[in-house]
Amino acid sequence: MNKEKLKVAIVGASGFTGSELARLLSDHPKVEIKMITSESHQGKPFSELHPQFFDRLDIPLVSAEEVSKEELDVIFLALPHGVSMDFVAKWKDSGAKIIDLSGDFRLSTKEVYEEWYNKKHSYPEGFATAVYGLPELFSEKIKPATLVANPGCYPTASILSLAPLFAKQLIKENSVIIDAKSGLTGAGIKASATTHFSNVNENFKAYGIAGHRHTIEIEEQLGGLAGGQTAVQFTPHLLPVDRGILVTAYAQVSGEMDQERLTEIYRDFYKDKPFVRLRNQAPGIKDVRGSHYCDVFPVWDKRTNRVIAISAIDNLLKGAASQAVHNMNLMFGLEDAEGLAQIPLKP
Ligand SMILES: NC(=O)C1=CN([C@@H]2O[C@H](COP(=O)(O)OP(=O)(O)OC[C@H]3O[C@@H](n4cnc5c(N)ncnc54)[C@H](OP(=O)(O)O)[C@@H]3O)[C@@H](O)[C@H]2O)C=CC1
Ligand SMILES: CC(=O)N[C@@H](CCC(=O)OP(=O)(O)O)C(=O)O
Repeated sequence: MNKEKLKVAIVGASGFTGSELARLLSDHPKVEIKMITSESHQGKPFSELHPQFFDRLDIPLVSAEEVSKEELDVIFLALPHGVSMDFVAKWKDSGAKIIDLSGDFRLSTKEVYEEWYNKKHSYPEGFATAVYGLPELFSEKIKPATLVANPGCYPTASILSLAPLFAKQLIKENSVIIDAKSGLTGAGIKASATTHFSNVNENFKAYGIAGHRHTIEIEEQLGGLAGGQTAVQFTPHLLPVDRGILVTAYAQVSGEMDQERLTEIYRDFYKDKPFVRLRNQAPGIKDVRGSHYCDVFPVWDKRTNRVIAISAIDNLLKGAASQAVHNMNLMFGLEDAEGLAQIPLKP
C-alpha cells in the first residue's frame, strides 16, 4: 500500500456490527474513518448514539447519500440483508472496495438466495464478483477482490469447526449435526418480542429448526471444500448473554481415526492461521470475547465413532466486524493482524 491511510466509510453504524467496526477501525494504524452513516440519526454525533465513543469518535452521522461525494478506499456495509444489495449495485463502480456484512452475496446464485432468504435479489450480477470472505480458507481470492461477502456468524464458527476434515474428504455423507448457540447481539440492535428481556433472561431455546438460512451457507462452503455437495443438520439456539457463539459439531468420518491423528489433521490445517487457536480443552465464549479468535477443540469419541468439534467465537468480531477488518487488510496488502491484536476480555 503506497498511501498513508485508507479512507473508509461505515454504512449502518447505528447498529451493533457498525459500532464494533468503528471501535476496531478507529484504533487501526492504517485507517482514517472518513464517514459514518445512519439514516435514522443523521446529524447526531456518533458518540451520542454509542456513548462508549465519547471524546474518542464524536463525528456527526450522515446520510448514506454522502458516500458517493467522498473519494473512499473501502466501504463497509453493516446493513440488513435485502438492503445491502442496492447499495452494492449503486457503489460498485465508485472506485472503493466493498465489504458487505450482510448475507446478500454469500451464496452461490440468485436462485439459492431467493429460496433461502425468501426475497427477490435486485443485483444478481454481484454473485459473480463477490468473494466469500473467510480468510482462513480463501485469503488468495480475497486479496484481489473488489466485493467481499463477509460470512455469517454461525457459519464462521461452524465451518471452522469441521473444515480440516472436509478438506481431506473424511466426512461421511449426511452425518453432520451442528448444534449452535448465540448471544443476543446476533439478532441486531432492534428489540423484538423474541429478544425481550423476560423472554431471554434465565431462558434458553432453539429456533430456526430445520430451515435457518445459515444452513445453506454452511453446506455450500463445507461441500465446496470437499469438492461436492453436503447436507448438514444445523440448529441455532438463543443464549441469554450479550455476545458469543458456541458450536458443537458432530460428524462421522470415513476410514481409521484416533485422537492423535485428529489433532494432527487440525494442527496441520491451521498451522499458518494465527486466529484459529487449537485448544486442548473445551473453549468457552468468554475465552474469545472481544477478540478476533476462533478457538477450536476437536475430540474423537471411539465409542460412537464420531468426531465432536467444539468452536467458540465472538459473533460481533470474528463473526462480523473483525472478520471484515481482516478482509480489508488482505485486500490492501496489509499484515493480516493489523488492528486485530486484542486479547479476549475476561471476566
Ligand atoms: N449481529 C451479528 O452478530 C451479526 C450480524 N451480521 C450481519 O451484519 C449486518 C448488520 O448487523 P447488525 O449490526 O447486527 O444489525 P443492526 O440491526 O444492529 O443494525 C443495522 C443497521 O442498518 C441500518 N438500516 C436498517 N434498515 C435500513 C434500511 N432500510 N436502509 C438503510 N439502512 C438501514 C440501521 O441504521 P440506521 O437506521 O441508523 O441507518 C441499523 O442500525 C446484518 O446484515 C447482519 O445480518 C453478520 C454477522 C453477525
Ligand atoms: C441470535 C440471532 O438472532 N442470530 C441471527 C444470525 C446472525 C446474523 O446476523 O447473521 P446474518 O448476517 O447471516 O443475517 C439469526 O439467527 O438470524
